[in-house]
Amino acid sequence: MRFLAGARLAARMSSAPLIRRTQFVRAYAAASNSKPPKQPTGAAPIELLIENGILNVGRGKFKVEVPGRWLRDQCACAECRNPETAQRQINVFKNPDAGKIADVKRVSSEVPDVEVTFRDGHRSVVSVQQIRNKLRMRDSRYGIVNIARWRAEISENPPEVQFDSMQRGDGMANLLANIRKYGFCFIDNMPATPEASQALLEDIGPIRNTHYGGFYDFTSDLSSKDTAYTSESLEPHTDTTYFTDPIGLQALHLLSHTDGEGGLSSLVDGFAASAHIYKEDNAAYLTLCHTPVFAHASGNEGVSIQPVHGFPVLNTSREHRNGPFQIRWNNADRAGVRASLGPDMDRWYDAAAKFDAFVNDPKNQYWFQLKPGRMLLFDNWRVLHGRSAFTGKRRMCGGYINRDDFISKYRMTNISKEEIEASTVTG
Ligand SMILES: C[N+](C)(C)CCCC[C@H](N)C(=O)O
Ligand SMILES: O=C(O)CCC(=O)C(=O)O
Repeated sequence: MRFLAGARLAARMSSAPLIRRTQFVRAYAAASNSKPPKQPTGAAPIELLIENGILNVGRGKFKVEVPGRWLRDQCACAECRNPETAQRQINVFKNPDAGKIADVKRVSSEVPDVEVTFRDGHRSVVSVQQIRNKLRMRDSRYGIVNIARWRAEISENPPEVQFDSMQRGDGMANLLANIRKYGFCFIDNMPATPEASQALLEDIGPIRNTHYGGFYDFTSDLSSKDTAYTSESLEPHTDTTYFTDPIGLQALHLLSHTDGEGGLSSLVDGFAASAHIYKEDNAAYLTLCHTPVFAHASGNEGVSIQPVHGFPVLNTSREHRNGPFQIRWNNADRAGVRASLGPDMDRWYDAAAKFDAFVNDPKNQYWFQLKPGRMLLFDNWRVLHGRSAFTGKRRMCGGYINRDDFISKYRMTNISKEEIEASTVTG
């Protein structure tokens, strides 16, 4: 999305008179950055108006005709939407009359809802709420909450839930709400066993299979050709940047560490890094937002994984207004930067150096010692993790869960059924 915006904007700019770079950066940022103008506060209430058989919404310069095909697509009756699977059963493209309005009338003088008759004879009741939902589905669809960005001070009060609450109603909801808000959460006082860890993860969603296998229980034996399977230190990074769809949640549960020391864990809030750069150097922010970067996993025999195309360090979209929805940062796995040699490449390295400086600054790192019985779960699309070197035998287990499975479980445990159903139809 950001590339299209960039290309579209560049095309528009190409016919425009020469403008100063700062104007371009501001214009580009305004056109595509993560802070489009906010909706006018106290906007006029939404009204459905019927004029000459046409359904309009809004008044004056805000008045627009509601498209028939969009309206029919919203119909959630048993004929238009399979009540068992919630899947659409009509096709307004194959059956044009299904998407053409033949008549519109008020349901009654008491309610603002209208009844629409389509050319194929189908009748739907359209509520103002449905139109209102269109304007606000973004948040519940993506499970957007007020993100709490943090730095090293999070160590004073890290988010955690008690394992025994997971067996009660609100435990899972609190766990996932914490991860949505902070990007990570501990589950404390749990059995220090792979079985209990795997069962908890499977309560959230299916464990993702990768070239490392599914549920993982590993130590420093290079059983998989990745530095995680050594006792070396690991700088803050996100995992699986080489996948088109990086893993969403990652779990780390230390089962034992004997005859040695070290192996401390670190976390960094990638959203805090992004906000810092956005504020300090908008040009660097934009460079990190629209320079494609490749990554690879090539250690294991017979495996060389790279994503469908390069993805930037900061992945943004106009739907996510408070900054990137995904951070990709792994200095060890980076495969190539899609910038032309010369000033553009230098510009990327200058911008990446700012990101690297932030994530490696102790003021921004939360360091702690994982312990048996206290599992860490974090959002790999936001939070970077690392490790100090260690000696001795250290056994770690955990698993990966897809992003969409994580958000699905978050929504199912934190958002109302009505809200979820509405977001499957409109928006
Ligand atoms: C599977 N397990 C979590 C044990 C190790 C995965 C290694 C991940 C790799 N360093 C990356 O950054 O993608
Ligand atoms: O061993 C650790 O503490 C973390 C290893 C790691 O970064 C990973 O498994 O992705």
